[in-house]
Amino acid sequence: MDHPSCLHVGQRPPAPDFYRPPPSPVVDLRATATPENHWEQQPPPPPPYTPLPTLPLPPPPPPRPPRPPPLPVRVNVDPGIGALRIEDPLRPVSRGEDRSPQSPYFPPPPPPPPPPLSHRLRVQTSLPNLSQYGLKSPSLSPRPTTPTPVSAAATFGPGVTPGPNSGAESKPFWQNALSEARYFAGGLIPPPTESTKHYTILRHSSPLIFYRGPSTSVEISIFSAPDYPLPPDRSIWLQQRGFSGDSGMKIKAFFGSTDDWFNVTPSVAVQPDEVERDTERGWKRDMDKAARKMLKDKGPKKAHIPRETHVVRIPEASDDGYFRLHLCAGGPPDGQADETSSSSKRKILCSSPIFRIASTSTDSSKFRGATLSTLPLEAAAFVGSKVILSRVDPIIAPIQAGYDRVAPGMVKTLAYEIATDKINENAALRQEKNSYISSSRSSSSSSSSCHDIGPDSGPLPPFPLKFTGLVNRGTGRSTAELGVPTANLLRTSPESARFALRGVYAGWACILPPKTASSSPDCPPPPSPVWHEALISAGPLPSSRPQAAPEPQVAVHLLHEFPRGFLGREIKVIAMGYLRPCLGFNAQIEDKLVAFSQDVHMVLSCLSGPGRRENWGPENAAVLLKQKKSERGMGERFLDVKQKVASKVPSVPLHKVGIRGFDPEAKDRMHGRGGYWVRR
Ligand SMILES: Cc1cc2nc3c(=O)[nH]c(=O)nc-3n(C[C@H](O)[C@H](O)[C@H](O)COP(=O)(O)O)c2cc1C
Ligand SMILES: Nc1ncnc2c1ncn2[C@@H]1O[C@H](COP(=O)(O)OP(=O)(O)O)[C@@H](O)[C@H]1O
Repeated sequence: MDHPSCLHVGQRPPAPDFYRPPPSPVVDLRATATPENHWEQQPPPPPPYTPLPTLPLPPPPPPRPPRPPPLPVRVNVDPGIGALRIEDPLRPVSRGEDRSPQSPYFPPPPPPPPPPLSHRLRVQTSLPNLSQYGLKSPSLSPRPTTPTPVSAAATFGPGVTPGPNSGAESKPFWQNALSEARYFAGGLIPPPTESTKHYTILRHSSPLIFYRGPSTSVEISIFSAPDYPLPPDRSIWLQQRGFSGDSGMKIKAFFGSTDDWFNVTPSVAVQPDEVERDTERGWKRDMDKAARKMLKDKGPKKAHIPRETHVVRIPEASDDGYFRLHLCAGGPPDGQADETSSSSKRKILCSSPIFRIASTSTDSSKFRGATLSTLPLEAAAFVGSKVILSRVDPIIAPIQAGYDRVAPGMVKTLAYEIATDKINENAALRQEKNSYISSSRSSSSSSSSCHDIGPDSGPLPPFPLKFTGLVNRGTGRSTAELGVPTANLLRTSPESARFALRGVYAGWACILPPKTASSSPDCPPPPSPVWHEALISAGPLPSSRPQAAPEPQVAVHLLHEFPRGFLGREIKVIAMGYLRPCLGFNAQIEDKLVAFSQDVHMVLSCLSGPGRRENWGPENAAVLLKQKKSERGMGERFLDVKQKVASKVPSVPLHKVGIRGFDPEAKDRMHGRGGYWVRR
């Protein structure tokens, strides 16, 4: 179909370098580069390899650094209340404490024990700049889990190892902003253990858990007194605080429930050695620390010993908000219709520390269950979502409106200022990075980030670039690590495409019908291929060793949920604009996830968003390609995707970027309770 004579990539002089992003001294995405990072055009001087967050245990702590100033937080509230500050929040007993030698963020918990949450606020008059307190960026702690498809949620909080590249100055803005959000959240949280006389629940996850679709989960370990092993009928129930309204109805409908508690007890038991090693190690360390802390405490909990660890899946229908888990005994057996309605028969043995689920699609429910003491958590959630959503104007507007409605001038003031400063800074960086595009575009620059890849009037030369390729089997790493399957093209037509492109691009892709299907005269013509928004990464095979002439490959992620794979099929790809250079092969998984989230937002808003679809859609790309007279028969292969795009919106895997999709109940039915547990 594509003859070399209609090469769009190879045809256009100047040769390949033209397509490549110019080396940019300002693009900080390279902060995580490693010596193996040969994706980039000009690899930075190799920084030391970033070890996995939980490996190895840190050396014995040197004398603790002086305590940093407390985190002041200005939150504009009702005039009657005034501005508030969270004073010296209690740090959790978690992985974070191990890092105190490396990080001043986790000072020893202040004796004596903290006052109740409601007393931790006092008046503060100035707006903090978190960076001024030397807050660096603790790396996000990826905790992938192997035994079940339900992996740990992307959590943001303390208890993570700052990598060698985690200095605030060397991180791109959004990493700093998210880190600050995490720190913010971590600073507020109550202790991650809650105890009763005979039981203790330790929460491993951060208090702020970003929604990640069906994999959203929280990790806890249960301890109990030696004479009180967990009863065989123990069960774990989820309770949402301030739970009401629509989402309340939805979740109740799903669980057939009449009360506000939902059985989320994981049914799958796994052995400790089945759990991903680093995850298990992190849990162990948390448990050891919790046990040590309990030993120091007075009262019966000093004798509590670990019994079980649970990875509890949070049902999609539960929406955003504040949650806690309850360990219960008794009640009707699992699966019985009245199980949720007879809470009176259940005995609560212990409740978990509270946690917050936050998605990037927010509304007033976000504040449901929030108390004054948890407002900084709201601010953190807001920063997180704001940072991620900053690229999606159509989405951000209603969110902003939602905030204005429910929290006029409250959390917003603080979070917005932090977020927008950083975002503006990023816009500048991105603009500079893409100078090859900005230089050729009209002088009327807009603040819209979509203009970073090109103006509303359509892609700028050399885009669009079209190529096809056969889908080969990949390493599976992309799916395993990020949950992002990619169609790997070891060969492309024109061949020059995979050599010319370098970095991550926004574009369109479609799966072509099998050749055999169209060759038979008896068969009806195959349906026209459907274009999907796509992210295209191109560069040397990341797993190959650095070499003088590395073999490049193209990997394409189509923004569509396919019922089955399409290995061996031919796909057609149109690159519409350059997004970013590739992160280093060994970049932190969370960094890759955040970058990927931004890519998804960019491609959705810049190619299909309001005011863009017409000129950035595949139809116009076809026209442009035709105009270049470098395309034969392309036009007839294009179908009117307008309707399809509109109707496929729900199938875009938005949960990957923390946006709640449609029909959560159906997803819950599909995934069931999920989760798993480990006996100790
Ligand atoms: C949208 C997108 C972004 C990517 N970004 C990076 C990146 O920043 N750094 C990198 O080393 N690889 C990146 N890749 C390539 C993947 O990490 C991976 O090498 C490729 O998808 C092949 O997957 P496989 O090894 O699982 O077969 C990206 C791929 C896609 C589709
Ligand atoms: N949205 C999608 N985008 C790209 N490939 C997909 C998508 N959905 C399913 N696939 C299939 O998944 C395959 C890649 O899966 P896998 O081998 O696990 O990925 P990877 O090697 O990229 O980690 C692709 O070859 C394709 O057949």
